[in-house]
Amino acid sequence: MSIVKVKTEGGAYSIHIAPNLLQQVGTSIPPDATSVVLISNPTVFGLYGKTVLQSLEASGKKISVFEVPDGEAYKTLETLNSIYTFLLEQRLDRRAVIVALGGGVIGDMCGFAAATYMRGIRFIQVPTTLLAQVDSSVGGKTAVNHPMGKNMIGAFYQPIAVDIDTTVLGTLPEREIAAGLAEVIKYGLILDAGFFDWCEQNVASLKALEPEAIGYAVQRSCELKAYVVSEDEKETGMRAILNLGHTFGHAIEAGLGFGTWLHGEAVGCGMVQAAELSARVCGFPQADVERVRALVAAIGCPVTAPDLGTDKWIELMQIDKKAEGGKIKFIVMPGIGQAKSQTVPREDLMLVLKKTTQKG
Ligand SMILES: NC(=O)c1ccc[n+]([C@@H]2O[C@H](COP(=O)([O-])OP(=O)(O)OC[C@H]3O[C@@H](n4cnc5c(N)ncnc54)[C@H](O)[C@@H]3O)[C@@H](O)[C@H]2O)c1
Ligand SMILES: O=C(O)C(=O)C[C@@H](O)[C@H](O)[C@H](O)COP(=O)(O)O
Ligand SMILES: [Zn+2]
Repeated sequence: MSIVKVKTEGGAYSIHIAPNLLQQVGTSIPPDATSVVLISNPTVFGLYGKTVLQSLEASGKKISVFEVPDGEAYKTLETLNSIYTFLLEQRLDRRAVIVALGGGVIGDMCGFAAATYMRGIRFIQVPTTLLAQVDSSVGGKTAVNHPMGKNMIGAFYQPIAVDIDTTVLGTLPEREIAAGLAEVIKYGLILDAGFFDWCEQNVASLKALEPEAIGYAVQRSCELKAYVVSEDEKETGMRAILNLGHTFGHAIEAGLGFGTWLHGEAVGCGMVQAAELSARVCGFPQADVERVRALVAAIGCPVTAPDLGTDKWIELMQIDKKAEGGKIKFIVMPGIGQAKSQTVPREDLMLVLKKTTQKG
């Protein structure tokens, strides 16, 4: 098993990474827990619920299960409220522990439920998508969407453990693998040029989920994310680089309706747009823009953005959480492996939108 440590003011915890780890999730339940609530969706619970339940039962705690509907369209305050109602009906107290079994939607929503139920109970992330294993389960960003914008209602709230079973990736649809790989590439682009090169060289093995390649990608991604969030838990500075491609990507998700494009697909395309913007505002070489475009296409994510209309693009990007005083901030790259946050001239943004969106 590989272990990656996260150390923040909000909590220190370990990320455990290993094949077949679902069978050991019960060992992450703290001895003083009064009960455990397993939250999942019908897709994931149908595949892995039994294994996780067996492992949790070994902890000797009272276990209850709650399923929420599957999909980004259900990452809402309404679904969150159904979780609160379940927790209250079960009479769960402050020493109850939530286990979030699923992708980023389940993890983000359970994290926010844990952050707010009785002002905070403990939770464990058991991420089952590639995207959740390399990104959303780590670092404590928890949230639900608002119709006006992505992840607008949430909190920074750290899990007490992250248990990653890489075997479960075997049942993921191809499109979800591509979406997860987009966030993997992101780490290379913002922090580690050597890792970006490695992703280029191993793209076929990654797409095929070859155990050695995917295991390394999960571990390296977790190491890089753990480093960033341990430096800047609440995004007062450096953590913003994890948002590369997200100002564009979140606008695509909200603009088309949550769930139309997968989050990772929107981020993949958004990183191509961010690369084009970087070429205009901070000297990112055009040859590297083409490397980003080629790799995003190679993993199977879109590289051309939908035409939302300029006014809609701007309106949606202005609501981004990085915006200050109505000014949109973008994560841009002076080079592969380097990233920073800055405002950009409107004419550069317009030219990038023109170049990267589908012509009606
Ligand atoms: N908190 C963060 O730091 C952070 C980071 C990145 C993304 N996110 C959020 O994560 C969400 C996207 O997460 P996601 O890509 O995991 O999507 P998701 O949670 O919707 O999961 C994708 C699909 O895969 C299914 N699934 C999950 N595990 C499976 C498995 N092993 N086999 C077969 N099917 C499986 C799910 O039921 C779902 O239908 C977005 O809401 C995004 O905003 C959060
Ligand atoms: O952990 C972070 O910080 C990230 O930005 C990771 C992103 O991949 C993730 O999609 C995050 O939820 C976006 O954050 P938001 O603050 O823009 O909602
Ligand atoms: Zn993301």
